[in-house]
Order: sequence, then C-alpha cells, then structure tokens
Amino acid sequence: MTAANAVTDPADSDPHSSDAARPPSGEHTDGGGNALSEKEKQKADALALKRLMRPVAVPLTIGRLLAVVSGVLAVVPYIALVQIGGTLLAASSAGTHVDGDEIRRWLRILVITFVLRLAIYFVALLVTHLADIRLGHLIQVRLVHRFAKVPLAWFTATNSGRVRKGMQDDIGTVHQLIAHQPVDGTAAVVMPAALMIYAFVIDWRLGLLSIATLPLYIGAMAMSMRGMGEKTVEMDRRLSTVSARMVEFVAGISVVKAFGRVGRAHRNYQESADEFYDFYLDWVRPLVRVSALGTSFLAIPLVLLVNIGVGSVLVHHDQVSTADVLATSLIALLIPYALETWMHSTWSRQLAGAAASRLAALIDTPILTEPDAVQARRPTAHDVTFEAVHYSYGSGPDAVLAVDDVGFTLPQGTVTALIGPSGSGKSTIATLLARFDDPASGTIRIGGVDITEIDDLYSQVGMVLQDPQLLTISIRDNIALGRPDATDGQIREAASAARILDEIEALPNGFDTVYGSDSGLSGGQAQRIAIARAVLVDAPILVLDEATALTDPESEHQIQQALSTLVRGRTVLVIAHRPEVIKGVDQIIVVESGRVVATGTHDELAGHPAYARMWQRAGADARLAGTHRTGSREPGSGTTGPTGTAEGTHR
Ligand SMILES: Nc1ncnc2c1ncn2[C@@H]1O[C@H](COP(=O)(O)OP(=O)(O)OP(=O)(O)O)[C@@H](O)[C@H]1O
Repeated sequence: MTAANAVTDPADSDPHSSDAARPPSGEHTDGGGNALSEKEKQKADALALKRLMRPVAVPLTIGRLLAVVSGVLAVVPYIALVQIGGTLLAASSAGTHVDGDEIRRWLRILVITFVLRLAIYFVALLVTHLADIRLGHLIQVRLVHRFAKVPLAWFTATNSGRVRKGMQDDIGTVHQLIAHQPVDGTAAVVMPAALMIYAFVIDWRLGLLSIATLPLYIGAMAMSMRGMGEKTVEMDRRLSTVSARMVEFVAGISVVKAFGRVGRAHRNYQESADEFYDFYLDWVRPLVRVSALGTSFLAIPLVLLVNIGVGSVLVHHDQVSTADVLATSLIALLIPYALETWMHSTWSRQLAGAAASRLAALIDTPILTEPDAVQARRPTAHDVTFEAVHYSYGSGPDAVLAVDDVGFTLPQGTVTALIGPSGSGKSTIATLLARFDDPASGTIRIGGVDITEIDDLYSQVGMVLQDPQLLTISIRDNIALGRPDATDGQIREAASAARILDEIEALPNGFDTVYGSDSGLSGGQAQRIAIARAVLVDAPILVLDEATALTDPESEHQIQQALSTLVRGRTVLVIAHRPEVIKGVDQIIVVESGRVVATGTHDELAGHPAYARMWQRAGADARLAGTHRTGSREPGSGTTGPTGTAEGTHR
C-alpha cells in the first residue's frame, strides 16, 4: 500500500463499495439513500474520523501516552509545595530552625518535575504535529490521485466548492484534532483527575472543597451543550452551502457582470449568508447567557472564597494544615482551566468529525474504473463504434437523459460530423468517446476494444475543444501537456504545424512565456496552441469541437489551416455547431433529443426532414443575427455550401 493509499483502505476506495455511493457533500445516507438521523450522522462522523486518522494512529497513541505521563507528573510540584509549606509551618510553630536540606530537596524535585513535565508535553505535541503534517500531505495526495480519475462531469461549480473546502478548510479543521486534541484533550482529563485524587489524599474534605462549585458549572454547561452535536452539524452544513454559493458566484462573475446582473446572481450567496447569520445568532445568544452563568461558578474569587473560607474553618479546628488548604486551593483553581481545555477539545472533535466525513466522501468520490493492468489492451485499428449508448446527467428524478440509445460507426481515417440543435447531446456523445464519463449502458469500442479496457486512452483519443483549456504554465509546457517528454524540436514542429510558431517566437519570452501571467493570447492563438498540443500527442482518433464559431474570419482561416494538418489520416469526430461547416465530411450524424435520427453524407441526407430542419434553423439564426457571412443554403438548393471547419479539414 502506498502512503497515499494508506489514508483509506483499498476496499474503501472501491468505486462500487457502498461508501463510494455516498454523496460528495459529506451528507450521509444509508445504503438506500435515506437521510440518516443526527445521532447516526455523528456516529458516521466518528467512524470517518477514525478511518481518516488510521495512518497516524501510532504517533497519536504515543502522543496520548506522553500526555498521560505529563498529566500525572503535574501532581508532583503540588506535593513538593505541600511538603515545603509543611516544613516551614512546622518550624515556625515549633520555633525551631527550618530544615534547609529538606526544603532544597523538595525544591529540586519541584523544579525537575516541572521542567520534565513541560518537556514531555512538548515532545508529545511535536509527535502529534509531525503526524498531522504527514496526514495532511497524505490526504492531499490521495485527493489529487482521486480527482484525476473522477469523471469530468462530476466537476460542477458546487462540487468544485466542496473540493476547495475539503482541500483547505477541512484539512485545517482536522489539524486541530490531530495536532492538539490527543495531547491537550488527554492532559485535560488526566491532570485534573490526578490533582483531584491528590487533593482527596491530602484530606477528603479539602478534596470535596476543591470541586465544590464544579457540579453547578457542569449543570449549566450540560444545559448549554444540549443539542450541540446536531447544531454543529447544521452549522457546518450551512457553512458548506455558503462556501459553494460563493464559488458559484465567483465562477460566473464575468458573465454576470457582462449582463449587469450582479445583484441577482449575488442574491443566492447573500441569502445563504443571511440564513447562516440568523441561524448562528439564534443558536449562540441563549448559549452565551447560560455559559456565562456556568463560567461564573468557576470564577477565581468564588473558588478561593469556598476553598480558603471553609479551609480556614478546618484549620481553625486543627483538622488540616494551612499548607494543605493552600495546595488544594491551587488545585481547585486549576481544575476549571483543565475543564475548559477539555470542552474545547470536545468541540474541536465534533467539528473535525464533520470535516472528516466530508473529506472521506471526497476521497470516495466515484471514479471511472481503470483497465486491469493485466487485461489492459491497445487497439490495433482505429475505427470507432457506439452501441446502444445511454447517458444521463445526475440521478433520480432530476436526471437529464442526454444520450438515448445511440449507435454509429466512425470508419478509420474518415471525418464524421455530429450535428443537431443546441442541447441535443452532441458534446456529451463526443466526450464519452474520450471517457469524460462512462455511459450508463451500452459500449464504445475503438478497433473492436471496449474503451474501458484500453490502457492510456488519451494516447488514442486527442481532443480540441472550444475552450482551449490552457493552464497558467509556460507555452512550452502547455503544448507538451500530453507528452511531457517531448523535445524542444518536437514542440516547435507541433507549433509550426498548428500555424502558431511565429507568434510564439514573437512573444517577449518565446516558448517560456507563462500563459495568463506573462502574456495573454487571443482566442484564436489559444485555440492553435491547443491544436499544437493535439498534434504533439499524435492520437489516431480526434474529437474536435467546431472551434471557429466564435472567432473572426482571419482567426478562422488560420485555425482551418492548422486543423487541416491535424486531421490528416485520423479518425475524426467533429461536433458541428453550424451546419454550413459540414458539407465536405465523409459522414454526417444528425442528433435530436439525444437520439441519432439520421446518418449519411450531405447528398444522402438531402431529403431527410431532420437534416432539412437543421439547415432551416441555421438559416433563421443567421437571418436573425444578420451575419450570414457564409452564404449557406439548405440542402437540395443546388448551391455549394461554404468552406467551414469540416470542409477545410477534409482530406
Ligand atoms: N453538466 C451537466 N449537467 C446537467 N445537464 C447537462 C450537463 N451538460 C449538458 N447537460 C444537458 O444534457 C443535454 C445535452 O447537452 P450537450 O451539451 O451534450 O448538447 P449539445 O448538443 O452539445 O449542445 P450545444 O450545441 O449547445 O453545445 C442538454 O439537455 C443539456 O442541458
């Protein structure tokens, strides 16, 4: 098992295990998808936490044991104090010399145990902090590995918000628990327990006095803690919503601003923030009153009054010594402090439980099955077949059926255009070929091999999407993304084939220019860099999202040229958003409402009603926009269509 895998059991990460079916929000359901009760949720949180902490269980146990030793050692300075006080008082009441050796001996013991206790405490914290750093790293590595295999369709704005919260906030919340709770929480129980026992050993009445106000405090705190678990979970859920809404808002800010709808888009975030504020205020207001009352029972003046006041009476009746009273009074002052620490660590534990649940859910995000290392295959031919493929976005009543019983073949070395109205399922069909997600049913094969069994599918299927997806790294690395071992010569060749070499060299830092940081690029330039990337990968099958729909004629021309080099000799599937770009292709597949309604060449489809509808729609759109720059005609009109992406790409 690798370090990264150690965060969860291999069985835990099985995408088909019940855990994998858990929603990624950290919201719990039972096997049947029913919501769990708050008690069950807390139990699930505790289990998730235990599971998350498993890789660092040993150092955490060491931290706890050291905290026990440190807590017990905390008693010794008090014993020394009582002994020193007793020696001084005995000498003063007998009118004899103070036994200096005795005093010095107890002073030495006091100092040594005090320093030793602090040192052990420090080592305990060091051990747990190192464990925390290791665990944080393991979780991050595990998450990154997991996300690399998660279907792209999963990365909605809401899930991306959850990833951000998991990677940043939740790992931070769990830190408190791993690095501090084992030591502080253990010491907070052991130290007061040991001190209390010692107080009872000194005198049972003084022992009782040292904890006299404690029941009142515990009563008040129990009242304020009622329903705390449920409230904490609720608070966390609401915070997650606020966080997800904020991410949604920020992700769409450019569009929102462009349409002057900041107020409306902001409303979702504002509403969730307001709801959180109201919830928090309602919860905390009465809590503060009760806990203020509880804390007053442990106030120093009250504790001293009870201990020294009643203690003096006992001294007066010669039942105990003054030193005994002083020692137990000091112990009485320390107990509330330890209690506070304990309460704090209980609270941290609850918060961390919810955070751990969310992290566990992220770690278990369902992934695409990987081909078995032994059975993984490489196709020798490069024709593509879709057989009875179904695919839906989401599940349950909200599921959107995007691909409905789709079947077709892309013969090797041909260009096929997918065409259909907006929302008909073109992009979904095309991205299924690159395994952005797996179909709910049906099979996709390359050269007769099921794509789920193909080793390194990305060397078989290249993609050029409308959004070129450049990263904030150098242009060189952007081009070499799919082939990091490519030489400079190969990268330059790819850039040249994509008609972008001269423009890259004209940049201040050439290929070293960091995209988006040193320099921005026009849409057309970015698109050609994406084409250079695909040229370099040299995959025999290519998925092409018609990339020129939104560019100006000059850019379109350059992209056409780059694409014509790229598609040569490959099996190509073009997602055509405009019918006028498809006239020269080998095959046209018309899609409507997720179904293939017609297949053939432009001429074969000339009389087909679905194909005719496409052209009518395109004509209407162009007239509406007043930008019918291509002069397209409906099929059968006897006029040749325009030169478009696919025509330009036809071999
Ligand atoms: N991430 C998503 N979540 C939910 N539904 C989605 C998602 N992406 C697409 N859909 C839905 O799936 C259906 C097919 O969408 P798809 O993007 O494949 O169509 P398209 O033909 O490529 O559209 P366009 O030409 O506008 O790009 C549509 O109903 C769409 O609303």
